[in-house]
Amino acid sequence: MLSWLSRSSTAEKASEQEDAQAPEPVALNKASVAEPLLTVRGVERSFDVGSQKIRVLKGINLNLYPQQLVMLRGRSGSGKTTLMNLMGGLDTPTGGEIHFKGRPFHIWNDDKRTEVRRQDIGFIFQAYALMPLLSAYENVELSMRMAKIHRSEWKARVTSCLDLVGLSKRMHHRPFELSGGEQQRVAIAKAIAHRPSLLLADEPTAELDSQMAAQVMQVFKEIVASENVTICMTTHDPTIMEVADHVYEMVDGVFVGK
Ligand SMILES: Nc1ncnc2c1ncn2[C@@H]1O[C@H](COP(=O)(O)OP(=O)(O)OP(=O)(O)O)[C@@H](O)[C@H]1O
Repeated sequence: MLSWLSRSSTAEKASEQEDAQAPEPVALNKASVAEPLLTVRGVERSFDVGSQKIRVLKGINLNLYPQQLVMLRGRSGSGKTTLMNLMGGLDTPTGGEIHFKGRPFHIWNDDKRTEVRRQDIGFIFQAYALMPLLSAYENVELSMRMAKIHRSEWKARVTSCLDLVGLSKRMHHRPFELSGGEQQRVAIAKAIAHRPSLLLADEPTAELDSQMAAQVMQVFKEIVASENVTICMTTHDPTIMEVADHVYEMVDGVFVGK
């Protein structure tokens, strides 16, 4: 168990009581009830390749609750990225339903999903997806511009996001002047700058050594609490999985285990 993290979010309690088949509200404690942020019901995704149909997702059920850190694990090719793309509205399922804050992503067109995505979802990838000629500050600022946030809010928010990821002293450095872990932390600042409710991270620590990966996970734990965000990430690293509120294991397009 990693001693630098403690598992204490309210969402953890939600996770313990979660019934993957039922999207109904889950009682956290006597005082509060959490609605799922995102529900995935019976989701399937197939691809036509030549004359063949490849069934990648074969009936996925999942709930994400506010302020949760959820992980997807599974062998290469099991369908994790395909599912993340669907949850983030980058793609639509061939069967089943996906609701993000009550919005039916599975039937909405690309324009409507893109609008929600820009406002309320952040993405982090294995390769940091930073603009190489822009400083850390300018990279984060760019995402606020994309989300159409008023210019008057940029400076304070960019500064506070870079502070949150521990990079206030490096904000004028360009990506090549930063370590891999620092670049990934800029990518996190960039992904949360527009205050999304959901952050989707595909193998965010895969390129990092264990110390840098630990720093990234520390930042994730902090922003789940302080930014009121839910993080869903994929990983192969069993050490990292120990800090998740919930781990879903995918085998060949279905979830197995508890
Ligand atoms: N657009 C596509 N057309 C055809 N097949 C696809 C497409 N996208 C994904 N696949 C197939 O779906 C399967 C699952 O891919 P996916 O990227 O979701 O797996 P993964 O679990 O994320 O793997 P990894 O851990 O290597 O990233 C793979 O066999 C892949 O080739």
